Amino acid sequence: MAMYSRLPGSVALITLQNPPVNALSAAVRQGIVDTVQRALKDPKVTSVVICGQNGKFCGGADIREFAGPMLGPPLVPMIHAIEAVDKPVAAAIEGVALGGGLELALGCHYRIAHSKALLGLPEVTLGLLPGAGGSQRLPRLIGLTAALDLITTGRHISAAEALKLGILDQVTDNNVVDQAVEFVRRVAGQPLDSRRLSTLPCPCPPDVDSLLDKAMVKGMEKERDLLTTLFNSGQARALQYAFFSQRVVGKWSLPSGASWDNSAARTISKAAVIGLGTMGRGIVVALALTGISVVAVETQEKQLAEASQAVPAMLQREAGRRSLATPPGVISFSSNLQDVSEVELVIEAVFEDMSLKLQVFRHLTSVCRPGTLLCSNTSGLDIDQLAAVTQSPGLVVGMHFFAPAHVMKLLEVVYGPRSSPEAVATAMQLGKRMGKVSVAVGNCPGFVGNRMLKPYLEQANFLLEEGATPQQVDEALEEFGFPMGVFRMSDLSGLDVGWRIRKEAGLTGPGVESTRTRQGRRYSPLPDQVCEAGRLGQKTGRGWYQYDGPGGRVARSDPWVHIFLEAYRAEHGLVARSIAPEEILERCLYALINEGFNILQDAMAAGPEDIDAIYVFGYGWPRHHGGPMFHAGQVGLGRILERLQHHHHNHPDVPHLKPSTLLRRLVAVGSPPVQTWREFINKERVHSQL
Ligand SMILES: CCCCCCC[C@H](O)CC(=O)SCCNC(=O)CCNC(=O)[C@H](O)C(C)(C)COP(=O)([O-])OP(=O)([O-])OC[C@H]1O[C@@H](n2cnc3c(N)ncnc32)[C@H](O)[C@@H]1OP(=O)([O-])[O-]
Ligand SMILES: NC(=O)c1ccc[n+]([C@@H]2O[C@H](COP(=O)([O-])OP(=O)(O)OC[C@H]3O[C@@H](n4cnc5c(N)ncnc54)[C@H](O)[C@@H]3O)[C@@H](O)[C@H]2O)c1
Repeated sequence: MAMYSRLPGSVALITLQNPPVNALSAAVRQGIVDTVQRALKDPKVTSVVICGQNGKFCGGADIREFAGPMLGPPLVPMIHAIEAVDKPVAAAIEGVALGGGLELALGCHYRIAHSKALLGLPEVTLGLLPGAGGSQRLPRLIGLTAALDLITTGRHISAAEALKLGILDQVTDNNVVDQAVEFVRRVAGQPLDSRRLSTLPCPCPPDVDSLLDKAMVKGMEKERDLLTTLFNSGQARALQYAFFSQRVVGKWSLPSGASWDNSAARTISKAAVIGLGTMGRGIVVALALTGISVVAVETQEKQLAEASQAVPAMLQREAGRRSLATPPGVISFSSNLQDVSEVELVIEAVFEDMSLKLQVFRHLTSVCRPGTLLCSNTSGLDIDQLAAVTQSPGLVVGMHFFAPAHVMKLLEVVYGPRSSPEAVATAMQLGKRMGKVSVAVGNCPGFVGNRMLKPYLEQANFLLEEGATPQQVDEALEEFGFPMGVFRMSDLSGLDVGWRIRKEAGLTGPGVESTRTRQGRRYSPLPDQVCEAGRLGQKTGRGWYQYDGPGGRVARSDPWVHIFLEAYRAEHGLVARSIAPEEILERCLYALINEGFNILQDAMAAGPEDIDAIYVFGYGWPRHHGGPMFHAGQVGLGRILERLQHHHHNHPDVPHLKPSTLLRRLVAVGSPPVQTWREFINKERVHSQL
């Protein structure tokens, strides 16, 4: 909607009304068309101001409408009509003018903004382009170079930068609507031709020849054609889905009925971190950057000394990079667990060893004040077992960060059967304060992210046994869009991490079963043998690849690996075959997706958006493929089911390839869109179909 009012005197004020960001929905566009007409017809009106209610000018086109047919007046002629009005029209910009919001402002003759406003054309981040004249009016206003920068990066700029670039006519610290009204009163009656951006020539650098001028003449048509192509592309759909899934996960709910809107969070101002290794250090920095005071505890003298040098330097670097609004919290270092007695929340980040963690939790529950939240950064151990040794099991949750913890956006908040809604709400809110995408997940081995990673890694190893090389597997995955293939990634993280977990699980070394079978299932000892050869990845300069030396970053193919693989296959009577990239992708990705369906079935994630946000923000899943579950929908659930059946038939000793019941049920009801799965799963559960 848009509200019309005539201010005392001769100015018409049009206020966009569509909370929370006044997106240009069909109703808003209709409102603008009607009110602009009214202002045009009213002889008493000499000038017009357009603003947005609740301190936000406009967040752009209504992204929710992109999924269906476009109804209501189209945006492009609406903005053209505003530009053509023969009374001065000014945009009064508060909060945001993004995408279509900025395009609307560019159709106005003048733009006045509050000093705190943000402007930009972020369409590229949604797989689109500024298709309501933005790609045409902006270069005509500020020149090609500056416009291309804003359009291709999609970055948001401050009002000060926009003023400098020439996008704005005035910036104010006062009431922006009052300023805009005063402005249009002043300019009423002045000629408007030079203010109609679409009619102006583009200021081009001298080296741009006449070709470009011709291209600019055809620009409006070209923009429309390109946008139509983009609109119908899978990538745009995926990026728009990713935008919403990031927001959906904030509205968490637990099977108990507790949810974001009925559970109160505590505000934390003093926290502690136990264990200052790779993760602990990053977590201390992430907390301090939020203004929280941190007690950082480490028992190893050498580690403590190193951390007390490294952490302040990391904090300073990161604070400088982010130009912080809040000053960082104070960090105190200690080797004594007793020093955490006054904090409100503790995050444990000691080695991934259950007996050690139990010991730490027993100690914490005796040292901390009653009511202190006790959290663990475990990558997949049982949160409930940790809760069981404390005095208040309800106050125990997992806070699973990703390395490096002060940089990576993902946080899995793991609730056990006894975790209280307050504990979950507090951890989720704390994650948000740290700028993380926090996702609430259930307590099962590996939680959501690492549980799905297991079948993915397993398939990659099996492919090596069957004839692929690490490069072939990585190239297929990188071609799909992962920043790094699975073997390059494993070398970076350190191969000993998984090795230690497999050793603890009793999977490595000689057993009663054959080397390639464990617990009745196919098992690949390849990664164990690589570790036994002293090859732990980048840190030792050798792993699945070779590097220039320990800590080297550039992966090169290693003849040792090829000889090793050949010898391994010969020893086990395996005949290498040529494996196509399609099979690599199907085996790795569909096994991972299948586990995602099992997770939804087990209610360990509330919906597909939760899984997809975890993979996009924590595991490098390409954003333009939306996430594993969204991707499954795009490939077609029937096709995923058929390929899993095919691979399971060929590998009956690999249970992860057996299609999940939920996948079968979804295919049986006609493969509904991903946005409806949550509801479907709940219904199936009520009727005990899952
Ligand atoms: C031929 C056809 C012609 C077509 C022409 C194309 C025109 C144009 O070029 C295309 C566009 O404008 S593309 C668009 C270009 N614009 C953009 O890309 C801007 C995208 N938006 C943002 O970057 C951020 O939301 C803001 C910075 C605006 C606010 O940040 P914040 O204060 O942290 O708040 P928050 O938590 O982020 O959001 C709060 C709520 O608002 C919701 N919502 C927000 N924008 C929406 C939208 N446009 N729509 C719908 N909803 C939108 C959001 O989902 C959430 O809803 P919930 O139900 O409460 O969960
Ligand atoms: N490294 C990763 O990528 C990653 C990612 C997510 C989660 N995690 C999890 O985070 C935890 C820590 O992993 P990490 O990689 O930082 O390990 P790390 O080996 O780098 O650090 C562990 C630190 O804990 C210290 N420590 C051991 N016992 C202690 C005690 N009783 N009190 C205080 N300090 C003690 C050790 O001295 C060491 O400095 C593990 O549970 C791990 O599974 C790791």
